[in-house]
Amino acid sequence: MKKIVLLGYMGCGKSTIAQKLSNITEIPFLDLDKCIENKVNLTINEIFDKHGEIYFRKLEHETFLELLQSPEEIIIGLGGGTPCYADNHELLNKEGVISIYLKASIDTLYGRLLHNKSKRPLIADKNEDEMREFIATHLFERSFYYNQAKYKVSVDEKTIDETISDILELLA
Ligand SMILES: Nc1ncnc2c1ncn2[C@@H]1O[C@H](COP(=O)(O)OP(=O)(O)O)[C@@H](O)[C@H]1O
Ligand SMILES: O=C(O)C1=C[C@@H](OP(=O)(O)O)[C@@H](O)[C@H](O)C1
Ligand SMILES: [Mg+2]
Repeated sequence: MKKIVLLGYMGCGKSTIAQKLSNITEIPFLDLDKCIENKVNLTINEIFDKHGEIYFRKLEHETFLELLQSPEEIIIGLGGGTPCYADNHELLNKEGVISIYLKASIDTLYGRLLHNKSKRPLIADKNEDEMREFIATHLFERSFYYNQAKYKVSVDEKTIDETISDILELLA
């Protein structure tokens, strides 16, 4: 069954857009981070603190595979790093997968993440100056993986509803 997969950098709106898209389409939504947290009964921060990022990436890959193998039609909101590890980017064009890269500029991401970083261990300890440089470098390094998505939707200067209507047009 169809899997609609939303991907992109931290702060581009995957979790928010996926939830609202689910409400509108009545297709169930699963946030990969939340599935991981429920599986090990730890927050993302706790996983990074107690077990480290390698352990998280292994869990992320296994859980992503499980969601893709489920028999139902679902919307999956990935974590920002999911496409970039364990060859997960190759799963973005599997049969039945509709992958959509929510593309945001550095300015858009910076504006959203500056006050929204405490639950994101990769940037939680970055100050304002470090954040912009980190996002710019990290986004550049990851763009190859994000660009493997079947579709790309720019989210800059758009409301949540405008982004949703762009996605609905793709799905029509
Ligand atoms: N189109 C939008 N316009 C303004 N703010 C947005 C938009 N989409 C998401 N946000 C906000 O950006 C932040 C990050 O959104 P989130 O869904 O957590 O992103 P991700 O899951 O990609 O990291 C949240 O505070 C959310 O409310
Ligand atoms: O970019 C990343 O490597 C990560 C993004 C996070 O998800 P969001 O993109 O929803 O913040 C979460 O998976 C973890 O903190 C790692
Ligand atoms: Mg998210």
